[in-house]
Amino acid sequence: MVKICGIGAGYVGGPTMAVIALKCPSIEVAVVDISHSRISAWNSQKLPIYEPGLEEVVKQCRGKNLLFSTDVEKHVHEADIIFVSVNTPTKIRGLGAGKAADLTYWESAARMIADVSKSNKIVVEKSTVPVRTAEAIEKILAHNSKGIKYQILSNPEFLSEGTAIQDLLKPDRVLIGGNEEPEGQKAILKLKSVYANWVPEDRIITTNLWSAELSKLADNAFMAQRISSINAMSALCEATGAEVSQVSNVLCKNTKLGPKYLNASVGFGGSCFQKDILNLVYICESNGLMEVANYWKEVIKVNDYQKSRFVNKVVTSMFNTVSGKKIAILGFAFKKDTSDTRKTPAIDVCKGLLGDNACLSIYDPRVTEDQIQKDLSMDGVEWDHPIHLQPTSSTTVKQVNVVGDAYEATKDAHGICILTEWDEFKTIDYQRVFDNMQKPAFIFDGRNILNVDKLREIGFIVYSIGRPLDQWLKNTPQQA
Ligand SMILES: NC(=O)c1ccc[n+]([C@@H]2O[C@H](COP(=O)([O-])OP(=O)(O)OC[C@H]3O[C@@H](n4cnc5c(N)ncnc54)[C@H](O)[C@@H]3O)[C@@H](O)[C@H]2O)c1
Ligand SMILES: O=c1ccn([C@@H]2O[C@H](COP(=O)(O)OP(=O)(O)O[C@H]3O[C@H](CO)[C@@H](O)[C@H](O)[C@H]3O)[C@@H](O)[C@H]2O)c(=O)[nH]1
Repeated sequence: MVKICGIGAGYVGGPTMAVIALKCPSIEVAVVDISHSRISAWNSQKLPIYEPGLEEVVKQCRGKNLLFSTDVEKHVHEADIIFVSVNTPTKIRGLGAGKAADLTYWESAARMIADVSKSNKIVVEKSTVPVRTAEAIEKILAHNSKGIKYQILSNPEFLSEGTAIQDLLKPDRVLIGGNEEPEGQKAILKLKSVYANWVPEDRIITTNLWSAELSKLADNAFMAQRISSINAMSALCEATGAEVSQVSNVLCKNTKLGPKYLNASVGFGGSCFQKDILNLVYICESNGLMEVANYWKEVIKVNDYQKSRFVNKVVTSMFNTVSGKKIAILGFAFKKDTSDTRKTPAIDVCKGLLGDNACLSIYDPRVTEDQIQKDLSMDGVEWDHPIHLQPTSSTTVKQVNVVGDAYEATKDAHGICILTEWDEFKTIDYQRVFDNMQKPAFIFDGRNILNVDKLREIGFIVYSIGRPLDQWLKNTPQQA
């Protein structure tokens, strides 16, 4: 029986390994992590991450061919194929700080694999890594090999949070990069045979190692670039009276462009886009390609601009100050259907409003009060490091109140900011909300999910990204 060990039981490792176990009943899958709290949550009724459909998959396989354990060394030792899905955050200090990927966790996983292995292994890079990481990993393994042979494959993950299970069950592509020697090709075939249990062969792309590693960074950079492009257009729409959803609809229908990643928003968030673009920028700079680096940097600059533009719009609309005013924040996660807040635009928007002394009443259907307080009370913390290494905070932000539903959040508020596109925000009784708010009542839709005409009929002053401005907003100074 083939044995697989997945190192790292996070947003990627947990769902990915669970789906492999589901689709390959003859393979034993062990998911291991250094975080005891994460592993005990995977073994409990309340999984450590929220993903639609995940619970069903885990319940079906756990205790059969899927197990979660902190006994990292035992399961690595027993495995034929080892998937490494550990954190690769942006470095926060030292050479390349603020841009380069921090490979500390990857390196320690590789050293541990070398320490405990007694048979040949295929080591699979699932984490997103800088191009040519496989070379470094190979050196670590080879120098400690005791005669054991390792084949390194790059098999980057393309799942999106919120749709992870669907993405894994029906991937548009699976990418496997390996070295071009016969042993490398044999390893590619072995991994391909795992995916072939449920993925049609024509969706499995094989490349050399460096193309696979770079394709993952390019993939994220291209998606983020489209969002920054439409967000840049949204500013121009507001200035000219064009409507960004109409513009993006025209672009979507262009078969040369395709329909996705053209929704204007308050900015992209999530643990991947910014980190991976910074990583790409660093690789370009290291190769002396300054023009290419500068091109990709602009994608992040426009994203930062979009978030600060939003904050400016809120403050300037509300008589140039939100000091002491209650602002309801609906949605804190970086997108709907996830509890993840890593790099969510809500952090920057909330901090911007707090900077102007607002009182925030925050509601998100999936994010805990503790997480929101941590995100807002601690500066410069990189949440993308393993959970047990993250600092704990005993302070809370006094001007932040986290509440249990949208009606409570908006009661007596002067303004509402929609920061995540949760479906439930579309069906709120906005007349009831309006009746219970201070007047004039403002609503700032950072996700373009609301019916602007209906809200205006009710009496709201509405700002919706990239849409024609209310007379009220037209008369406020444009500081963006
Ligand atoms: N989150 C996503 O949607 C997504 C999608 C595709 C790729 N990725 C990439 O996958 C990687 C993991 O991302 P994630 O979101 O799952 O992170 P995560 O923080 O949710 O999970 C990583 C896990 O690895 C564990 N870990 C770290 N070092 C370890 C070690 N030496 N031994 C055992 N366990 C260790 C941590 O405790 C943590 O639980 C990153 O490189 C990321 O860029 C993420
Ligand atoms: O038209 C759009 C599409 C997305 N977003 C925002 O962009 C961010 C990222 O969204 P999404 O790509 O759906 O989620 P992620 O889970 O971050 O997934 C991305 O990052 C993963 C980690 O590398 C990759 O595996 C996925 O392919 C890639 O889509 C979120 O804040 C979204 O709200 C927009 O603002 N407009």
